[in-house]
Amino acid sequence: MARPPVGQINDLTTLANLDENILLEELRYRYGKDQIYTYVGDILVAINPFRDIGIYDKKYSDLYKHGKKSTLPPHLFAIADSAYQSMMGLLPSRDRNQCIVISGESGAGKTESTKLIIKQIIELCKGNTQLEQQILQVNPLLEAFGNAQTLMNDNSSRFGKYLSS
Ligand SMILES: Nc1ncnc2c1ncn2[C@@H]1O[C@H](COP(=O)(O)OP(=O)(O)OP(=O)(O)O)[C@@H](O)[C@H]1O
Repeated sequence: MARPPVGQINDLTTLANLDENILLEELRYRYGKDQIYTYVGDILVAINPFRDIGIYDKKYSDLYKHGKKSTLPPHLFAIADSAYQSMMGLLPSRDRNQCIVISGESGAGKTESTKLIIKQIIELCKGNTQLEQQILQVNPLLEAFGNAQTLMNDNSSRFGKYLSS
């Protein structure tokens, strides 16, 4: 089967062949078009754009609500939505206990991704209660004491964070 044009596939596990070269070629091409997110099955691969590419505002937040993951381009908000839906028992095939693991080298964007996911989950909960806002507002304080500039990242987290609800 002929391989689809590079960069057109949102989930690389749907390719007939997937090796390291193909993976990198697809990711590089998509990154060049500001498509920083790509699925590899249930995993979302993210490449830090190091600039504002305008994909986290209210328009995107609304777009990725309520299970439209498969019809939309890969996005962090789709992961938040999928976890939230499973947690609420809206996806019966999935366990209600959910965990999002964010990993990557220093400067990859883990901290920013975490903040965006929390923000989106609060949106999904239609929360905006004081407690939820406080969770977000405490970040600058934690970062003021717990972050430092390193060779890899101007705002590197020097402490671990485990969030549970
Ligand atoms: N999605 C994004 N869009 C634009 N810029 C981003 C994004 N994610 C991260 N960045 C930029 O990259 C910088 C480093 O990201 P971040 O601090 O999240 O990395 P990290 O993986 O948490 O690093 P460390 O392990 O050192 O704490 C951020 O300060 C921000 O400038």
